[in-house]
Amino acid sequence: MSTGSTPLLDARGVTMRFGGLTAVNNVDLTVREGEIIGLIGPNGAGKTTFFNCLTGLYVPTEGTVSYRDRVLPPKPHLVTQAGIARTFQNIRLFANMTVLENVLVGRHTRTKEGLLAALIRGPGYRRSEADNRERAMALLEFTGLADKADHLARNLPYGEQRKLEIARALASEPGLLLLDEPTAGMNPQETRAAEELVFAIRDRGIAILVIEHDMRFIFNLCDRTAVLVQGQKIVEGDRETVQNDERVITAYLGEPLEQPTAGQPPAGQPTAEQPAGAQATDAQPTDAQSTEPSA
Ligand SMILES: Nc1ncnc2c1ncn2[C@@H]1O[C@H](COP(=O)(O)OP(=O)(O)OP(=O)(O)O)[C@@H](O)[C@H]1O
Repeated sequence: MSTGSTPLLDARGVTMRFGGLTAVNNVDLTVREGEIIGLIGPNGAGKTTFFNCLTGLYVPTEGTVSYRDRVLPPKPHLVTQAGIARTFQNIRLFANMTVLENVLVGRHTRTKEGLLAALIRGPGYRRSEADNRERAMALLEFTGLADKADHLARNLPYGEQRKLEIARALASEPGLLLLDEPTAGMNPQETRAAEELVFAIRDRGIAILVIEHDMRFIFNLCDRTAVLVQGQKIVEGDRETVQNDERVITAYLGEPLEQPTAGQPPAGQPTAEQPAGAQATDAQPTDAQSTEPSA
């Protein structure tokens, strides 16, 4: 699919300081319609902090984030409403709700009916509820989870919990989806399936910005990849540009960027046996909550 030239996301000079620590330093990044963009860097490079700045969880110390030419207010629900959805490095699902209910929660930014309508349950409300269920079921079909619609989220295997997070993010009808380590803890087969899913999402006209440690995943998928090191973007470009850049090689201490076994996280990353955030939690999942560091 050809990539468009219209900028969707435009981050300019984004800087985030925590006391004396500059976690993100003057980062520019543009994502255009139809693009899949990778964001890589060693542990602690500032990738998740940058995502948190883009999605309003953090108010950047400096810089602006625009979506479709409008500067976004740093409020998560307004960012979601504008058209940016995200998943988290550590899975955040409603563990004791069903798979379908989790996706329905993701639709709330696109639902107009308020509390009163819900209490009265008039025909308008019932129509809207039926429409929401239909859309949620369509997303479960799309992500391959339809036959688990009535299962509790907590009972899904790990790879399917990650898919459910994506389905829930898609429920807000985003134009841009941010994925934070979507394959962490997945086995190679699940990782390949995740690649297919990302392509399928892009084919629906949704641009993607993805943080990932699995370089094969990144280079298979991404039109461009930006590399963060100690909060700074040191290079951005296609596979060849990134792989041949001396600064990137140095940042990774000479480790090959291509990993020997597809889907295997590098040392220090969660494994399939001990995935980080493998359990769905009762934590509020998306924009209403947490400003906690996710590293
Ligand atoms: N809320 C916070 N308060 C203080 N320091 C923070 C906070 N959030 C992140 N940091 C620090 O900012 C730096 C960047 O962390 P961040 O989690 O963004 O890195 P990352 O590239 O996503 O790492 P990883 O690949 O390990 O997830 C780290 O030094 C981290 O300790």
